[in-house]
Amino acid sequence: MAKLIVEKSGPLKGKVRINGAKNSVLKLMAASILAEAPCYIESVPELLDVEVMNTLLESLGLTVQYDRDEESLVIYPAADLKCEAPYEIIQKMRASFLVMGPLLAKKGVAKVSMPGGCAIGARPIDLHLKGFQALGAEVTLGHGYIETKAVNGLVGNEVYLDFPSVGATENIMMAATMAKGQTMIQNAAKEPEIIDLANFLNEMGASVKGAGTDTIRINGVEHLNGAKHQTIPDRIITATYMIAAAMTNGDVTIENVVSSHVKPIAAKLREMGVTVEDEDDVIRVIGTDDLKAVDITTLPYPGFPTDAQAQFMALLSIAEGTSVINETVFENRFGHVAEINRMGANVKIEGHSAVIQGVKQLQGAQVKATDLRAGAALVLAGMISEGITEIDDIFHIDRGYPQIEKDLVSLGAHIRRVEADKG
Ligand SMILES: CC(=O)N[C@H]1[C@@H](OP(=O)(O)OP(=O)(O)OC[C@H]2O[C@@H](n3ccc(=O)[nH]c3=O)[C@H](O)[C@@H]2O)O[C@H](CO)[C@@H](O)[C@@H]1O
Ligand SMILES: C=C(OP(=O)(O)O)C(=O)O
Repeated sequence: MAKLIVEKSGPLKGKVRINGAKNSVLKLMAASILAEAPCYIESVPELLDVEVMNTLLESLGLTVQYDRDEESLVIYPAADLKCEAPYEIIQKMRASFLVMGPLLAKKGVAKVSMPGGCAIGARPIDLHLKGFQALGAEVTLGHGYIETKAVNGLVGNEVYLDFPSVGATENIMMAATMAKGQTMIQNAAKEPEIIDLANFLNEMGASVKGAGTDTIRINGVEHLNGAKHQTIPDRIITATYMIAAAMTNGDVTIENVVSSHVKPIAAKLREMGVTVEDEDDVIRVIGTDDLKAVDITTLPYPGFPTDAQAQFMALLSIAEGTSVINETVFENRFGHVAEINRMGANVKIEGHSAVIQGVKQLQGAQVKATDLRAGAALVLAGMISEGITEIDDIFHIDRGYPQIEKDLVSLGAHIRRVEADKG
């Protein structure tokens, strides 16, 4: 098993370019199931999760060609689309449950393994299922699988989400593209990835209106064509590198971003005393040696993203004063606290909040990535720690960062990847 070895690094300096968003591309890939002709997806990062989705689509009968150099995918429709997604693949990645909506729309029946809980929470799928039922699907659960059936096809309806779930909004939106009549999703999630998916569906011939607001209207169409689409830049990697620049008192220009997608990060960094200069697709972050404590509450978009909470905690661990982070999106997303405390941070968990008392200096230690963003937070913490930080279980990081060490090393960080037994 590989590890990352991180040594204290000076201020990060230079330019870095952001790749396509994992949380968008996985849904674009799932949506390709709906198409009757090939789909071309550009800006596809080389990630473990993309590999898992490739395997899943191929297991359903689609053909996937991935050009790593061009970072592009061509997905050909299945001659004989299968409607069962097995446990072996679904358990590797929660986003694979997003094939349920497209399969149900296309085949009128789908059987998908129930995704389990994970390190950040139980993550139920009740809202997805309520949406499918509202569209007329029968839902049955048995032997760890969920089966949905709409023998006479789905019929548009109003769907109110109790919580603006990203995955439920996407799954229901995809299911509704070929339902009879209009579907209205109320209290829909407003994340940029929802807009990206809606744009892709519309390029395929769907009629999706209102994505990015809390009411999405989908008018069902007979069939969907292929399309060509460029994935939006990854706002969480953008956020991670903004925090890295601030943490090392650096001066980093981040290219190929959508600066409006990272407004809460920019706002909180400014509140801490960091300079953030943003244009449409470029952000420059200039650090300070006088970081002030701030409070944060994670919320659905456009609130502060839960996916940047761990990384921001690493930054707050060296700010002057006491900060509080309220995690309201996931009930158990503080796996990184024990690890960062091993590095000398002073963080206490009180229910759904973490209280961070800033310290002057972190120290390198042997730590574990407990999930994807927890792993990224440890990389950032390692860069400002005295001595050496060894991070295990970095497969979590590889799920979502195609080249974290390459990017950070290009900015001056001291990070290397080693096989565990080679030290
Ligand atoms: C692949 C992907 O895009 N992952 C993102 C997506 O996850 P994901 O789509 O799983 O996140 P959701 O927005 O659905 O989940 C948010 C909250 O709603 C709850 N919930 C969700 C669905 C449901 O049927 N019932 C229910 O109770 C979840 O347990 C969680 O507490 O959005 C999250 C919130 O921005 C991000 O952290 C993830 O990185
Ligand atoms: C939680 C995340 O991803 P997933 O929903 O795939 O677990 C994430 O990207 O931070």
